[in-house]
Amino acid sequence: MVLEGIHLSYREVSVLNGVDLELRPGITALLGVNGAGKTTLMNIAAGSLRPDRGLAAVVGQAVYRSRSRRRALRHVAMMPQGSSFPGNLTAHETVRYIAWMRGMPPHVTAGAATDALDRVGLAAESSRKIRRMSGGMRRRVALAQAIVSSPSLLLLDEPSTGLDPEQRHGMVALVRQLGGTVLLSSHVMEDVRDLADRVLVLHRGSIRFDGTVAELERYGSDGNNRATEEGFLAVINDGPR
Ligand SMILES: Nc1ncnc2c1ncn2[C@@H]1O[C@H](COP(=O)(O)OP(=O)(O)OP(=O)(O)O)[C@@H](O)[C@H]1O
Repeated sequence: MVLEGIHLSYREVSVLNGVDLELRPGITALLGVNGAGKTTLMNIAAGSLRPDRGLAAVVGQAVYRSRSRRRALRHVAMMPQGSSFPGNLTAHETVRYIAWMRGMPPHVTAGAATDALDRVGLAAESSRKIRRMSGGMRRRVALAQAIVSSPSLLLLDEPSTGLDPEQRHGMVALVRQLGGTVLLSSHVMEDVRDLADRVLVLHRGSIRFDGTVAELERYGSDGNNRATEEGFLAVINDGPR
């Protein structure tokens, strides 16, 4: 995916102010303080929020041009921060419905939903109703609905939020196995260290850092390695305000 010159304001408040970014295969972590605009950027990449200016394109298809939008959206899926699925549907019905919504042919949706639930470790729970599932299980259903259409770009918005340490560990293991191009936002530095091939820091409307975890840990420290969090803080306290 390519994002070029992305600008977005909510009313008069500017949130993204010229984001340029190319996402490549592997796991890219998106960091930023609360309110930095991570979810906003992900929604733009996912096709659900049109930027005021700029280009978002996946596999060469512009997401916000009517001619290419449908083709582009076939390649992108998002696991949102808080997914509220209808409680009366089973996990399988939920994932199957979303597969159909994404334009998958009806005869393949059932099998695709079964596979996706299997990949997230919910094969045995696929006929359980959502309202009878724990928070951790619901997060896995949210991941299953994102991967069901085999997107080339997967957007994961704080996938481990609200999970206990064991469930977080399970989520990290799942994300590691996904393959393709993954953009993951997180406040959990352990997730970033465990998963990210590349780290981006979004601050005051643009990307202020683009490098590896090791490079972030060395940022502004004369070559000494520090905690990931310290590198992150050095980036956001650096440069033009
Ligand atoms: N629909 C909206 N209308 C007005 N302002 C909004 C809207 N959505 C988000 N904002 C504001 O835009 C800014 C960026 O929000 P966003 O949710 O993208 O940040 P974030 O980096 O994902 O934050 P967090 O880490 O807390 O999830 C925030 O100041 C937020 O209050």
